[in-house]
Amino acid sequence: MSRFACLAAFDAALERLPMADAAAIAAARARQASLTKPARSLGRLEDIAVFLAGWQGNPQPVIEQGRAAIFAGNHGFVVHGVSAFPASVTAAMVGNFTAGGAAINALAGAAGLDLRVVALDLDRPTADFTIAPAMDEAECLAALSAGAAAVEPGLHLLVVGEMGIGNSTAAAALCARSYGGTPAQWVGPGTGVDADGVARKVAVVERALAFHADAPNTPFETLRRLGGREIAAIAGAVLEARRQRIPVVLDGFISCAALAPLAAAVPAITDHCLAGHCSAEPGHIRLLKHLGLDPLLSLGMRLGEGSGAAVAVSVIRAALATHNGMATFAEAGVAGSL
Ligand SMILES: Cc1cc2ncn([C@H]3O[C@H](COP(=O)(O)O)[C@@H](O)[C@H]3O)c2cc1C
Ligand SMILES: O=C(O)c1cccnc1
Repeated sequence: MSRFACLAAFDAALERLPMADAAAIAAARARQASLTKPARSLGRLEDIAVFLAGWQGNPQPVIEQGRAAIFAGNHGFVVHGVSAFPASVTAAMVGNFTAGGAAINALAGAAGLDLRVVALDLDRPTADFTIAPAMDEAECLAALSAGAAAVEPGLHLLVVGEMGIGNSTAAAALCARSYGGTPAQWVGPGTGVDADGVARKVAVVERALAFHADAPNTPFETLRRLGGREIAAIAGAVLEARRQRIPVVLDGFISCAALAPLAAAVPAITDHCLAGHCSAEPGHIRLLKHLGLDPLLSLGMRLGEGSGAAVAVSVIRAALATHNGMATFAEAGVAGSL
């Protein structure tokens, strides 16, 4: 059974967002206060441990089953020359993921995550969103459901990522429609287009926004008109993770943009999410502010594939190592604060 068999299922998932476990949060906070260190001396590491405790419903959270789910899709508007690479690279990179040769293979391995790669109809790009909705309702629901299907019960942590040549342009369109601002404020170089390429991207986003201007301004309509299959799949995975109270680590500009239409209507959708990093793609920092997320890392990365989020998992593991592994003042016989 597909998780999002109809539009009502999507709307219901977004309306009924489970909350973190308050008792686990309180117990994790109490544990932090009892550990052999000055209060708050581990800074955000403490907050990360408490955050995971709340969403896992476990005062001593773990990451034994951690997954990076990477979704791939192709986009009809790439005919307008918006990427430095041809659309064929999307499928070729999926082959590379399967063969183990991509950055995310190395980084998921380093982070102790299993890697789930979901290719979504790569030989059937979405419609060109400057002249039509990218997806019809059924296509968008299928992509949302494919995302949800990658979130199996029992996961302790989910990293989401994407591969889809052209999708930094779709991400800019989603952000502009969701949060306003000019297309130029959301568009950046993506894979590395030059100034003319950026200007072409801005023009494509302007045309897309104008074409869809009169459409209903709902999360689903924005996602299906301006998104893509891999982007909708990320939204579906994040919604399903929320239903199961699995904490999520978001990656860069594109994976965060998948949430923009949802978060513009329901800001609490990001409550179970950490921003793994701040991408060098210029729209990302602006988007993170709208989403209310403070990125864990800022390493100048601008790859996608879930790569920045996977690096951030090492920081999250450090947070749990201290939270679960340190002695308390009582256990160590160390005097507490005066
Ligand atoms: C070899 C290669 C590997 C990648 N892995 C992620 N992306 C990233 O680049 C694309 C977005 O940039 P644009 O909108 O400029 O096409 C996405 O596929 C994204 O995940 C890649 C891009 C390339 C070329
Ligand atoms: O921030 C990202 O996720 C990103 C930036 C450029 C290209 N691909 C992905």
